Amino acid sequence: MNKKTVRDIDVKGKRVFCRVDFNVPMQDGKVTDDTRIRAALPTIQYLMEQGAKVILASHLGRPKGKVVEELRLTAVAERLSELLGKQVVKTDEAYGDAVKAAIAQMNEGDVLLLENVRFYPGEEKNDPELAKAFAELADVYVNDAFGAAHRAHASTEGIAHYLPAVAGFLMEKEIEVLGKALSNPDRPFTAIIGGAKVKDKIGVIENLLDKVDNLIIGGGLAYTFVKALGHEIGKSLLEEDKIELAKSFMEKAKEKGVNFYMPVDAVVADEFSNDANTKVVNIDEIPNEWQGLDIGPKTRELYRDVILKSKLVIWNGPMGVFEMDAFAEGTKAVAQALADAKDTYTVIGGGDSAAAVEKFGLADQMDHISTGGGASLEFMEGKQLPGVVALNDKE
Ligand SMILES: Nc1ncnc2c1ncn2[C@@H]1O[C@H](COP(=O)(O)OP(=O)(O)O)[C@@H](O)[C@H]1O
Ligand SMILES: O=C(OP(=O)(O)O)[C@H](O)COP(=O)(O)O
Repeated sequence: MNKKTVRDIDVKGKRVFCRVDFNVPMQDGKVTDDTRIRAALPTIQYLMEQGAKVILASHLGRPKGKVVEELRLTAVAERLSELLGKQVVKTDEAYGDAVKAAIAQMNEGDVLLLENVRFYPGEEKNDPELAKAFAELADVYVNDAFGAAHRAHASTEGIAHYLPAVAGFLMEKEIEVLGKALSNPDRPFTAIIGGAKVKDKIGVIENLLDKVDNLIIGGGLAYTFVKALGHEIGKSLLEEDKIELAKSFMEKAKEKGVNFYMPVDAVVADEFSNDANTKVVNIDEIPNEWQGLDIGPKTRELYRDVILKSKLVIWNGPMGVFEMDAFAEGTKAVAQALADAKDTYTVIGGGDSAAAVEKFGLADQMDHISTGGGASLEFMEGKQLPGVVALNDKE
């Protein structure tokens, strides 16, 4: 990465504004998954050890510029205090005099968490006035919020124009792993793309077709491809206006010598429910009133073989409606194949695929699980992430 990191600057005694992505799932006022908090610990602990005054900022949810009581970061501060073994001070605002007063009380190695930055309308508008108000709190800016790096907001992008700005360790690792995959991959390089909509994955499929040896398609979006091949798909998900695009992807794959893998069979159901009647059919035999909700057993075997023969695999999007046990087998099989592929570097592109490997208890067997769903998708589309672009270049 050609951006400066926390290693390149001296932070001793300095006030460091560190943007993290603590946008974690919550239920009944408690953090239900602290993965993103734990992922930021190396940077936070490093800053503490170096004698910085660590001022953390994050968003939580989408409060749309207003205070939403359930989206305060109080429970996050509590969880962080437990993980650090040190009391984290939490302010009720994210800038202003009261916050400045709290920062003035900090000693070297102390940690403070600001209130949800999205309580202010200027955050998502990337208002320079708000960015300046954040910058006034600190001497240095560190961005470790990979999950929000695709957002050009006041605390992820704007502030970087007013302070020395460097990346944290999580940001560095995410960019290096995903960057290496796209620029200098070990081969065979396989991408697995699933999920619900073709529309959401167009950019990523387009970009990956120039880079991969194998492209595996699964999930709801596969049915638009099946339809493009001329098969009937019953009530399966279909994006009619993307059929031509799906055809063009298959043609482009052929031209480029990319192996394009599609489901050869499917688990179909007579309704969208875990209790539906189900059966396994060949992909060209989906009955009229039925819908494909998972890849079938022959497809699972096929995809497993491709995964085991790969040196690098990137996975984004489930193979079926994995939230329902009746349609989780395909996603589970892919996760298991990735876990079994010991000589393969496995990268999980955040979002639902990350949730799936967690659910199946296979997370610790993956090489890298991205903390960003949308961010890793945009990165894989070849887009520049504003939160990274704004950081200082290495000299
Ligand atoms: N065959 C299918 N039919 C309908 N929905 C599906 C199917 N396969 C997967 N899905 C749904 O796709 C959703 C995930 O899609 P998406 O948001 O595109 O993935 P990601 O978050 O990994 O990018 C999941 O909620 C899953 O239930
Ligand atoms: O959870 C996030 O997105 P993700 O689920 O796509 O990884 C990030 O914190 C960004 O949040 P946002 O999509 O509300 O800007």
